[in-house]
Amino acid sequence: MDDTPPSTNLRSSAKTRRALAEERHAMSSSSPSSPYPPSTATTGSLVPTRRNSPFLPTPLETAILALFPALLAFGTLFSVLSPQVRRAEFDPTTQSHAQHPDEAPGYFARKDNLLNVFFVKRGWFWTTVAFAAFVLTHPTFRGGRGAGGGSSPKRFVTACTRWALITGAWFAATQWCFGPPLIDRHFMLTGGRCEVVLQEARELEKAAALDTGHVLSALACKSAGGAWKGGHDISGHVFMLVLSSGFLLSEVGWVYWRHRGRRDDRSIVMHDRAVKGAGVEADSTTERTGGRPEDALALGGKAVAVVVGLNCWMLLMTAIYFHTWFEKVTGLVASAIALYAVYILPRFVPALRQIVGLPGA
Ligand SMILES: CCCCCCCC/C=C\CCCCCCCC(=O)SCCNC(=O)CCNC(=O)[C@H](O)C(C)(C)COP(=O)(O)O
Ligand SMILES: Nc1ncnc2c1ncn2[C@@H]1O[C@H](COP(=O)(O)O)[C@@H](OP(=O)(O)O)[C@H]1O
Repeated sequence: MDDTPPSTNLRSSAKTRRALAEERHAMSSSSPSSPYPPSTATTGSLVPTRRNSPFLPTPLETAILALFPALLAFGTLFSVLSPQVRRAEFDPTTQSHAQHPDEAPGYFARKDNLLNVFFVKRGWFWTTVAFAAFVLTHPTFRGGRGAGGGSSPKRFVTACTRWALITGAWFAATQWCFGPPLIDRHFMLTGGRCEVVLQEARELEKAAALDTGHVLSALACKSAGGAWKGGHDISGHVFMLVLSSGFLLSEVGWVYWRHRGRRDDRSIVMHDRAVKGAGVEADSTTERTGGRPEDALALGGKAVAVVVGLNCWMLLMTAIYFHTWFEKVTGLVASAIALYAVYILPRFVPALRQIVGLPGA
């Protein structure tokens, strides 16, 4: 919501008409299941408005985030229906089809495809590069005051804080979490182990010493020539690709949206439990530049678009050629939990919001 009274915010009748149109839009697009009654408290308008729930993504966010389950569902369905994919044998231990160029059902079914090797396997590096390009080139973060008037240093610091939190989630889930990463711990908790190493150890009569408990990560197991099998193997690719895209879209999306002067319909819970529009906490001179879309995205926003596009393509390839459908769903759920904690939780926990902020606000 635009939280500034129309009399102080809108100077021309054209702008007044636009504000009224936005109010009408707020009425029609708000969630009917919103737990909060219609409110006029923060708009200064006599037109009653309903807010979106602060506990859930806004309708626009939901529509954009629905792209990820849609890609996974489409890819999984495609793999079931495509005769070429069905013909190729699938090895559940390696989570992949035959890898030889003559046998693989497609170039992207091979783990050594260039995008996998240079883009996904270095995925967090590219995510960080795109994010850095965005915060360094977009006017919202530049100088003492952003182009829209917001406090640039604070926006920069909170954006970097959110990057650190999301990076921590990626790191803990896929790289290291005081020992094996969370995905590998979950694999072992669900009965997974490093089988070949165990077998070799038995042969060497060292089974007792080399218990499976000593080979605790997928990486250690594979580099020891073992087979990481038996448990539920949450897809690391799905987790990272969705986490990276959700992070970049949330960061760029709201900045772009507000920079173009569009209505911010996020709701937040205040310290006194009142529910208001996210605009109440934005700097008084909020963005209403109405500039060209290219300017609202800046160079870094275009870099982000490239990374998100490649992420989506590789997510589709993972959906078609790798893992079981359930392992892809758990990868998606794990990334959704991290995104919820960083982007939705602060909307209804004011103390957390003071630290991590809201993108674009
Ligand atoms: C409770 C939290 C405890 C842990 C807290 C740790 C906090 C540490 C925070 C940050 C760590 C610093 C990391 C900075 C990174 C910034 C620059 C980079 O990104 S360099 C790293 C480049 N590496 C990658 O991008 C690797 C990406 N690939 C993967 O993650 C995996 O290959 C995969 C998940 C995509 C697939 O897994 P695989 O097992 O199938 O290969
Ligand atoms: N889109 C994709 N392109 C190529 N390989 C992919 C892929 N998605 C998953 N894989 C591969 O499938 C295996 C399981 O992936 P994950 O658990 O990360 O989802 C990994 O194999 P490796 O670990 O042998 O590299 C990974 O590289």
